[in-house]
Amino acid sequence: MSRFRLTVDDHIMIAHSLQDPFFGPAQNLHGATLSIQASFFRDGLNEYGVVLDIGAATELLAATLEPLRYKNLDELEALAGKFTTTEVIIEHIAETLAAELPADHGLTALEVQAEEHPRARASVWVQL
Ligand SMILES: Nc1nc2c(c(=O)[nH]1)N=C([C@H](O)[C@H](O)COP(=O)(O)OP(=O)(O)OP(=O)(O)O)CN2
Repeated sequence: MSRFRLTVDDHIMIAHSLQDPFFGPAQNLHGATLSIQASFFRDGLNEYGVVLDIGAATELLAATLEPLRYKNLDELEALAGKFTTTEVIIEHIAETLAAELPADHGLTALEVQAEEHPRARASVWVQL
């Protein structure tokens, strides 16, 4: 059986500080624009010949990112007590996406990738 991936993109502008000497100058409050890709995986296609409707995937990602847009993540309850690294942010996004998928999604996994700058990106894989 063919294995398919559908990817949709979005981005968020956030502020945060990483308050530990481990992070050097990033202990100070700073801004970041994260380019986000969400990929959805399926073994075979559904009855409409798609992994997931592109519009539905785009809206799902946008809705998941909405609470993060233009926010100081230091003040966000959902991430309280965590270092809001790119890895922690994408884990939060991936878990939220997984929780918001329709019950009959038929997907096998999803992956969220974030590019923090042109030379650094991180991704997380969630088996569904
Ligand atoms: N694995 C990760 N490492 C770091 C993250 C991250 O999200 N994941 N984030 C940061 C900072 O938020 C910022 O993006 C970069 O800060 P900077 O001090 O420039 O970090 P560098 O490691 O690139 O440079 P050094 O100054 O040499 O530490 C930091 N790390």
